[in-house]
Amino acid sequence: MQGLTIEGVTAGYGATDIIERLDLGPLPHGELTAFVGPNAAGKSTLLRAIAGLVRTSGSIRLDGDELTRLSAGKRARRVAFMPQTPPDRLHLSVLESVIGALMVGPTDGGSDDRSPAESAMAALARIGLAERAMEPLANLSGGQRQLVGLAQALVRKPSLLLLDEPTSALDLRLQVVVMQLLRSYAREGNIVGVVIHDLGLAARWADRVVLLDEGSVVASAPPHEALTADRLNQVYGVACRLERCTRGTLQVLVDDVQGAS
Ligand SMILES: Nc1ncnc2c1ncn2[C@@H]1O[C@H](COP(=O)(O)OP(=O)(O)OP(=O)(O)O)[C@@H](O)[C@H]1O
Repeated sequence: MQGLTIEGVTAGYGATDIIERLDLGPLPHGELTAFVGPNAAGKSTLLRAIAGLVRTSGSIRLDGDELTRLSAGKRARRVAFMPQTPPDRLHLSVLESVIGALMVGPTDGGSDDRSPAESAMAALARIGLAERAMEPLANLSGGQRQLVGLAQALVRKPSLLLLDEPTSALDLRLQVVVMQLLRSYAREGNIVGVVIHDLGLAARWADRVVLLDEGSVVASAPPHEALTADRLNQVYGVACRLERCTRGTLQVLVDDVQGAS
């Protein structure tokens, strides 16, 4: 079967399971999925499990291939994961740090015979930082470093791109630029999954929203189906309204929070 399918996945740290017997998918090629939910819901753990970075059991199939049985190198050809923390080897140049992401092994990025430097420059151009390529990472702002992290994930041209809060340090304009970029990368035939706290951005740009709570999937559906006032009340403990703005985009308006003084 094409796409990403997760069945009976349990994942966690040490002896503690954060996610238990989780089923999800298939998430098809061409779509952008937003993973939302409260702090500590298990969003990052789920993405790390898919990327092979935490203790995981169960089945995670990409286009029918069992990812959990692939070697780390083979998995990295097909799956890229952008962590919450931006690149921190500050002495490297921006270009070097993106080239470094190519060095974990060969990619499945098509019949591209560009050099690593050319591929890295193309990824930097895509996120608008080509002109800063020769500068040390230390010269960049926090948001710009977060964009370099995105270039590191994109440069491998993974068919499954996973990103953990890629817009958390970005200004209003760049948040939209990144969401547009991720959707267009999905439309090129890839599967994109993004953890995001801003439900407005998720509703505006994602094809599907996966709402997680306490390590379980509460909803997995197009945004307007997944995000309902009742569910958000149950999961986040907020009294809220969902309204459509003039362009039809869903907006979440929080009126009150439970447990606040
Ligand atoms: N490296 C780790 N070792 C042990 N426990 C961890 C580790 N990382 C996360 N956890 C625990 O796993 C649970 C889920 O964390 P996770 O980071 O997956 O949640 P999240 O939904 O991404 O949260 P947030 O929105 O706050 O980033 C939390 O209780 C957290 O304490």
